[in-house]
Amino acid sequence: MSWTAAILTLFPEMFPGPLGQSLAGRALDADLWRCETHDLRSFGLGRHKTVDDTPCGGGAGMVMRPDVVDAALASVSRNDGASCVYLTPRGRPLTQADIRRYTAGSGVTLLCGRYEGVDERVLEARSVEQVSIGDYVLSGGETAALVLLDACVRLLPGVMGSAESGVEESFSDGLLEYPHYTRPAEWNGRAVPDVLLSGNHAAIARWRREQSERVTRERRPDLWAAHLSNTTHSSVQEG
Ligand SMILES: CN1CCCC[C@@H]1Cn1ccc2ccc(-c3n[nH]c(N)c3C#N)cc21
Repeated sequence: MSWTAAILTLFPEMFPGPLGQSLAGRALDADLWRCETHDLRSFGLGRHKTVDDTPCGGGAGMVMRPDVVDAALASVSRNDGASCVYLTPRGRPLTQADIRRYTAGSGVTLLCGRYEGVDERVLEARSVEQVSIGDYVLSGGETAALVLLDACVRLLPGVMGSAESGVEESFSDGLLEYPHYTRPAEWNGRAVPDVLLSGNHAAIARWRREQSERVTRERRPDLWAAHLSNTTHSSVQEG
C-alpha cells in the first residue's frame, strides 16, 4: 500500500493542487504516494450541512464543531499507526524530524481547519498532534497541509532521484544549507567564490560547512544553540 495522505478539509478541490505537478505529481501518477480527500461538509449537520457554530464565551468568528470533526476523523480512522495532525498557528513548530517520522510510517491524516479553528475537545479526545508551519496567520489549514505534504513526499523512496538536490541537505544536521552558485563564473561584477572553482573537494566541503555554520549562526540563533548543545553533548558522550 502506497504512503497515503488522508486530508480532511472543507475544500477538497485544493488537493493535490501544486503537488499534482513536477516530482510530486509524477510520483502520484506512479502510485508512490496517494492523496485521499474527505470533505468535512459531508459530515455537517442538518439540511445545510452545518459544520460550525458560535464560540462559547463570545468573540468573533465561528468554531468547527467537535461532533462534525469527530465523525469525519472516525470515517478515516486508520489502524496503521499513521499520525493524525491538525495544522494550527497554535501548534508547536513543524520540524524536519516530524517530516521524517511521518514518512517513516504508512501515511498521515491531516485535519485542515477553517474559521477560528476546531473545538479543542475533539483534538484532545483523539490525541491529535497540533503543529504550525510558522509564526504568521493563514486563512486555513489547507495551505499549511500542502507545505507539510510537499516536505513528506520529497522524502518518499523513489521520488527524489539521485540527480535531484540533496533530499535533506537543509536541516539534516540541524544547520541551514550553504549558499549555492552556478555559471557564469562572474555575474554583475560578482564572482563565484574561488574555492568552488578549485577542484579541491576537501576544501570545498570545509568551506560549505563553514558557510552553513555562519548562516545558521547569523539567521537562526535558535538552531545554532541547539546545534552547539547537540555537538557538545555528543562529544561528551564520546568521552
Ligand atoms: C485567521 N483565523 C483566525 C485566527 C486563527 C487562525 C484562523 C485561520 N485558520 C483556521 C484554521 C487554520 C489552520 C491553520 C492556520 C495557520 N495559520 N498560520 C499557520 N502557521 C497555520 C498553520 N499550520 C490558520 C487557520
